[in-house]
Amino acid sequence: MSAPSGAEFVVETIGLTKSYGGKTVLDRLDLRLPRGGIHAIVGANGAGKSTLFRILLGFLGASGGTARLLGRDSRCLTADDRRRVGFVNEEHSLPDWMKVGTVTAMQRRLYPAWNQPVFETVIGSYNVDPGQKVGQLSRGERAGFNLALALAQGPELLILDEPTLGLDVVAKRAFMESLMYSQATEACTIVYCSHQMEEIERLADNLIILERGRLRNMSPPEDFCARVRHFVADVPFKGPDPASVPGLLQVQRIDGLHHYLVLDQGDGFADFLRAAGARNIIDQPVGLDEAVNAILGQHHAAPR
Ligand SMILES: Nc1ncnc2c1ncn2[C@@H]1O[C@H](COP(=O)(O)OP(=O)(O)OP(=O)(O)O)[C@@H](O)[C@H]1O
Repeated sequence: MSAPSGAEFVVETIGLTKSYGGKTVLDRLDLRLPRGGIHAIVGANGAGKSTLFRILLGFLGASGGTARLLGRDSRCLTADDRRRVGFVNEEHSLPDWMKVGTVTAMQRRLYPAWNQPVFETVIGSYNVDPGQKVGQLSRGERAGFNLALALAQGPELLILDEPTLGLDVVAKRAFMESLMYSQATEACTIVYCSHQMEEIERLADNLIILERGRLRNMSPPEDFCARVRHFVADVPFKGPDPASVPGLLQVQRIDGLHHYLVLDQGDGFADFLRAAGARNIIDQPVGLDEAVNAILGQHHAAPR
């Protein structure tokens, strides 16, 4: 049975659920990622991002619902299906005892669509010698080598689970530039999860926010930013009861001024503040980092 090559969605989950004992990690998740572009998945620690990837790749069984990768049920992926998907995780798992050149030659034999110029371009950004053992590479070099291998396989879909974790600024930039290069030259859809908002702001076409295993947002990052607004106002006393504030994500008092981060509120929100006695109301622009932190912080567990 051959895999549906023209599947409209590279990732499709319907009612996907995963529980460990009494803990629900993915909660009836419906997610459809169309072919093409860079899709970034963000969520607090433990939101279920890696679990989702493991189920999609067929490494882990679900408790309920369905998961499809490139149109194929994740439980039935064949070796051919797997060859169409590249996977890079934070550990950059590679055989430490082998030489870089030997691993490369092995992969080249394994993947019929191997693209040597792509491999050379990506690995060219890193100071990696083919005679070196993989175990001798620095964290950044290992990440670059892993990405070069994954991209040279010519995958239709590349899944990256926090690929730049622990890399310094220079290595992160080199990694991201290689990703952008691959996007410009290859028909490859990228799905990656990261906590690095500046990366997402630069790269992602689509922002997926997972919260406690459920989909909280799916839109271009700039559309999500436009949904969150930050009002600063001089409000008498403690201000209105937070429970009465429409769309409230976060309220803070800084230097005597109230800062309100609110979701899906129009200019009527300033009228609400005015009615509560607020003066000098300023509507500040919101960056992606602030917007995502506000939404993830809303239900985040806090110390008792
Ligand atoms: N084998 C397991 N047994 C029990 N609980 C598990 C197991 N694997 C994962 N979990 C739990 O599932 C939840 C989701 O984990 P997951 O690794 O998918 O989160 P994540 O969103 O990738 O987090 P992070 O951003 O910290 O990497 C966590 O609360 C974790 O403790």
